[in-house]
Parts: sequence; structure tokens; C-alpha cells
Amino acid sequence: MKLSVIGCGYLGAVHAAAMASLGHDVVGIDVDQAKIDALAAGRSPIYEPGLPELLTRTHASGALRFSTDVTDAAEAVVHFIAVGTPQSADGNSADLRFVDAAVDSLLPILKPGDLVVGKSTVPVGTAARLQERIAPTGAELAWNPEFLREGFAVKDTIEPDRLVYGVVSERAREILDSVYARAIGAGTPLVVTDYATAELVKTAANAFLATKISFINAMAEIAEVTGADVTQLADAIGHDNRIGRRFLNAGIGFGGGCLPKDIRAFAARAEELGRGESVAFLAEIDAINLRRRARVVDLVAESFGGDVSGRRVAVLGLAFKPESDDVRDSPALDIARALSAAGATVAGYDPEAVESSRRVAPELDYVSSAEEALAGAEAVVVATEWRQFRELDATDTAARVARPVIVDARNVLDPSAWRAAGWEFHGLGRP
Ligand SMILES: NC(=O)c1ccc[n+]([C@@H]2O[C@H](COP(=O)([O-])OP(=O)(O)OC[C@H]3O[C@@H](n4cnc5c(N)ncnc54)[C@H](O)[C@@H]3O)[C@@H](O)[C@H]2O)c1
Ligand SMILES: O=c1ccn([C@@H]2O[C@H](COP(=O)(O)OP(=O)(O)O[C@H]3O[C@H](CO)[C@@H](O)[C@H](O)[C@H]3O)[C@@H](O)[C@H]2O)c(=O)[nH]1
Repeated sequence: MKLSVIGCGYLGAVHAAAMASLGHDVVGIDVDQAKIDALAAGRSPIYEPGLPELLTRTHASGALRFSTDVTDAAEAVVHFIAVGTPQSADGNSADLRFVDAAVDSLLPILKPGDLVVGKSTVPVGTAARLQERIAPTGAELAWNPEFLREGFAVKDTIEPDRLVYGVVSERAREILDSVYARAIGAGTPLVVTDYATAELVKTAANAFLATKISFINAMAEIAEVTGADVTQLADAIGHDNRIGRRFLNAGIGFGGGCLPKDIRAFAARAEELGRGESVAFLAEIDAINLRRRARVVDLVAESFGGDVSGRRVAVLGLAFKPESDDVRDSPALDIARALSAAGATVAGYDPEAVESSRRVAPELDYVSSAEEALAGAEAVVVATEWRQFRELDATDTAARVARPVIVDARNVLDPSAWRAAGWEFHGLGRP
């Protein structure tokens, strides 16, 4: 099938390459010339495992092209909308300017029978509005929310846990079945529904995930004043199949380009709909989440008697999660910035996110290895649980720093091993 993907960021670049790898003829469109230049040359503009290989393969086969000119998408019969829906500059609602602009840019090239498929995360009600906008062209709209996780984006796109179609015709469903023939053939659970349900499924899924993380972080706060260990608590409640252990890792909480802005946008939309009270708890989820970042800054300061100024602090990890270079709303980068703002000399290191961090936080000092960050450090913060930090050796690391104080902000190190090697060790929600 001939497909276009409008917006080639973390979602769209992967979607375009994955669809081409499944045998479709794909053109990716973006307004960012540098991104398109990289993609057109078969290079990935982001760090996402598996994407470079996919781009090389599909680029060589001719199944995948990229352009900044939307008229290059004129031959496509299915157009995916994968542009950003960031938080508005002046509030919590989603900024839909990019979605509206993307749909408007398609209007001159849409043909009767074309299917426009929304993948961006949008407030409920958006699809119905966009369907009216494209109706005069004879094209139809479907909403097909995306659930991929960064770091696993290629696998999640090709082998999703489930597919959700918000459609108003049997024909739209059939077209989507052809697009996703491989996953459908493999028995992937499919929910075929209306626009509003499809939009809400996405919002609800992210709200639930955020709630699960803030729940365990709230337990961490209680553990901290009782001497309990939140990691054991998570293991124990996680053995209950109704609860499940996944997404119960206490630490500095959720960040990234999705969960934080999506729960805020959901609350804002519910407010507009006169149902603010139904999801008022999301404000608390957000507040618990942000408090965990502040707790790490406090722990570091306390280790210096309250004042970090002039102190050298190594921050290991800047991305919002491992296996990503994404620093949007990153708890790790936030902590590095807060320590720096309080006067500390921060040496920030991340295996993949130094360049992306430098773009948004040029005021910080970045180094090019963990060893460099640790050299002479008076406190260490493990802020993103990259494997190389999880596997740090306590004795070897102690020999590199000026003062053996560590805050394991992701609860990935063994406290007893680190204490035995002479460290002042702080976890979150652990004695
Ligand atoms: N990143 C994820 O893991 C993920 C997963 C599921 C859903 N989502 C949702 O997908 C959407 C995109 O997220 P993202 O992380 O890829 O964002 P992103 O910022 O990485 O990518 C968006 C891209 O759209 C481009 N763009 C903006 N306006 C355009 C236009 N008019 N025409 C063509 N291109 C345009 C931008 O230049 C950018 O490259 C958001 O709604 C997000 O919530 C993201
Ligand atoms: O037990 C946990 C699990 C995750 N996190 C943090 O939560 C954030 C989000 O993690 P994750 O959900 O794995 O990453 P994303 O790539 O942002 O994916 C989320 O957001 C996407 C965009 O909407 C959705 O498609 C995915 O289904 C949804 O998991 C990260 O900062 C993690 O460090 C924790 O603190 N504790």
C-alpha cells in the first residue's frame, strides 16, 4: 500500500520505517529540513535501538522516501498524522497547532477514498472535528492511537500489544487491517470502536501508567519515614496478579514527551467537558511525581550539611529513561539543572543524551564518560538506569571519587554492597 507519515519525530520516523519494512511503499514528511536530510540519507536523527538498521534496509530497497514537500505524499492512499501535541505554552492543555497544520497541509492533495489516520495523542473530540474538516475532499478519518515505548519503539510498532481503531466505516477498518496485516495475522488483539473511545483509550492508558508509578512513589515517601523498603514492598504486592510488578519501580518518577503532558492535557480536557472532578486525582499524581525530583536534590544537599555551592556532583544519566536520547521533561536533567542552579558544579554524563541535553540546558557541564564524571566527585547521583550505571562496581567507583556519597535515584544498585565498600548510600524509599 502507498502510505505517507506526516511528522517524522520519535513516533513518525519509527512508524514510517516499520511500515516500509512490512512491505508498504512509504513517504515520510516533516517540516524540519535537518531531520529529513538525515532520514533521506538513511541516518536516524534520534537514538532508538533498531531504527538505524531498519532505515538502512528500507532506504536501500527504495520502499522509504522522505521529503519536506507534502505534495510528495499525493500518491499515498493512507496518510498517518504523527506530529507533536506538546503542552501549551500557557497552560496544561494540548497544543493542537501542529495537528491542525498537518491536516490542513493534506487538504489540497486528498482524494476521495483516501484515509487520514491520526496517531498523535489528542484530547477527546479532536477526531470528530478533523473529520468535518476533511469531509469536503471525500477522504475519511480514522483514529489509531499509538502505544509504543521509546527504547522499544521498533518492536512495539511491528508487534504491538494491541491495535485500536476509531472508525466510522467498515471500509476504514478494512484499510487498517491491510496496513497492519502482519500483526492482525499474528492474532494481535484488536479493538474496533468510535473516535471518542479510541482517543480516550490512549489518554486513559497513559493516565493509568502514571498513576501506577506515582502510587509506588507515594509508598516510597511513606517508607522513608517508617524505615520500610519500597522495592521489597513492590515485589510483594507485585506478586498479586491483579496488581503486577511492572511499572512499580519507585525512583524519580516519570518524564518524557508523553506521560507528564498527557495527564495534564487529560485533566484540562476533562475540565472543559465539565468533568474536572473525575480526574482531579491526576493533579496529585503529577505533584507526587515532581516531589521525587526535589527529594533527590534535598538528599544531595543534606549530605553537604545543606549547601551544595561549589561542590562537584556527578549526575549519571540525563535521558528520561535508558535506551533513549530523549530529554523532554526528563527527571534526570531536571535534577542536574536544580543542583547547578543551587550552586553545585555538575558533571553530567549520559551514553546517548549529552547532545540533546546540551541543546536544552547549555548552562551545564557535560563530560564524555562516566569515569570523567566520577573523577573528583563529592557526590554521585544515578539518575537514569542505563546498564553501564547499574553495573558500576562499588569499590572501583569509590577509588575514583573525592567523597563516597551516592544517591541511587532509580533504586538499581545493591545498598549493602555499596555500604560495604565505604559509601554513604541513599536510595529512594529504602532504609
Ligand atoms: N514519542 C513516543 O514515544 C510517542 C508514543 C505514542 C504517541 N506519541 C504521540 O505522538 C505524537 C508525536 O510525538 P513525538 O514524540 O514523535 O514528537 P516529536 O516532536 O519527536 O515529532 C513530531 C514531528 O512533527 C514534525 N511536524 C510538526 N509540524 C508538522 C507539520 N505541519 N507537517 C509535518 N511535520 C510536522 C516536527 O518537526 C517533528 O519532527 C505526540 O502526539 C505524542 O504524544 C508519542
Ligand atoms: O516503574 C516505572 C516505570 C517507568 N518509570 C518512568 O516512567 C517514564 C515513562 O516510561 P515509559 O512508559 O517506559 O516510556 P515512554 O516511552 O514515555 O512510553 C509511555 O508513553 C508513550 C507515549 O504516549 C506510550 O505510547 C507508552 O505506552 C507509554 O509507556 C520514564 O521516565 C520512566 O523512567 C518509572 O519511574 N517507574
